[in-house]
Amino acid sequence: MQTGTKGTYAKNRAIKVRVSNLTKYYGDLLVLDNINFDIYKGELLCIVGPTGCGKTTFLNCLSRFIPITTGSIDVDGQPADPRLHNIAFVFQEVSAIPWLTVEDNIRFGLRVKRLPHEEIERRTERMLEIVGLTRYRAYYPQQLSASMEQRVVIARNFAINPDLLLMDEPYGQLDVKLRYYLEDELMRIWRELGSTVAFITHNIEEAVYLAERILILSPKPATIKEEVIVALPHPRQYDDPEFVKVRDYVTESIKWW
Ligand SMILES: Nc1ncnc2c1ncn2[C@@H]1O[C@H](COP(=O)(O)OP(=O)(O)OP(=O)(O)O)[C@@H](O)[C@H]1O
Repeated sequence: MQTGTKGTYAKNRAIKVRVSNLTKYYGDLLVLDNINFDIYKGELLCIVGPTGCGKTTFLNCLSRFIPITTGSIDVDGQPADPRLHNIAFVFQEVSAIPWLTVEDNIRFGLRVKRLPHEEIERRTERMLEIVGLTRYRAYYPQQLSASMEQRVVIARNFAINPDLLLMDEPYGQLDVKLRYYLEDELMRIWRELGSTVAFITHNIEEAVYLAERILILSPKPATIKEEVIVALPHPRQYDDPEFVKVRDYVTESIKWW
């Protein structure tokens, strides 16, 4: 299914990440089976699939946290390398660094990258503003609400201008109201900064709400079963018949594989 055509979608978009023939075994267990796809620069891509199909393994391979068995992952035409590329990762149970203030949490990754002092300060100020935490810059995470802490984590990750921001069910454990709020927040920051984001979720509604494109993985060993381009305008409405159509299509696609 496509709510837009791939030709139109891909036109004039640079390829940021190219995954070629990606295969991953844990011992004898084949988890990822010859996966091929591109992520375009500035794209918000969601990845969905049945439980246990290999979604986290897939992100861990992309981040180079774990070695791949065969295949290649290129960023901007060069083999992905943590020393060359900024690949940021937001896990499910995200938390800010408890012993650092809000502003030092944001500075943290910039300091690791050894950016010049002025650049660190410029980016920190900008991110504080973007996530609306300037007033709370000197607070520690335990003094913040859950949603504010999530915003610190988002700010910390976007601050390094990641080549690729990988998000693994970041809002999976949160109540619905907070999730909706943070999804809107993510959309806003993503649009403002033009970052490239790959977002894994179990929640198909969340994928249709956020994604420009959805990759649907098959059960283990995972292959890419299908890609769905979601050409619905923003802000998206959960009860819009077109939204429901895409959501139901993706749900069926996962269920009947
Ligand atoms: N380090 C590991 N060693 C051996 N097997 C592993 C390892 N990590 C994951 N697996 C296996 O690989 C398969 C895929 O796991 P993975 O966590 O990537 O799937 P997932 O789609 O993210 O799961 P979920 O839907 O539960 O989030 C599972 O069968 C899991 O048991």
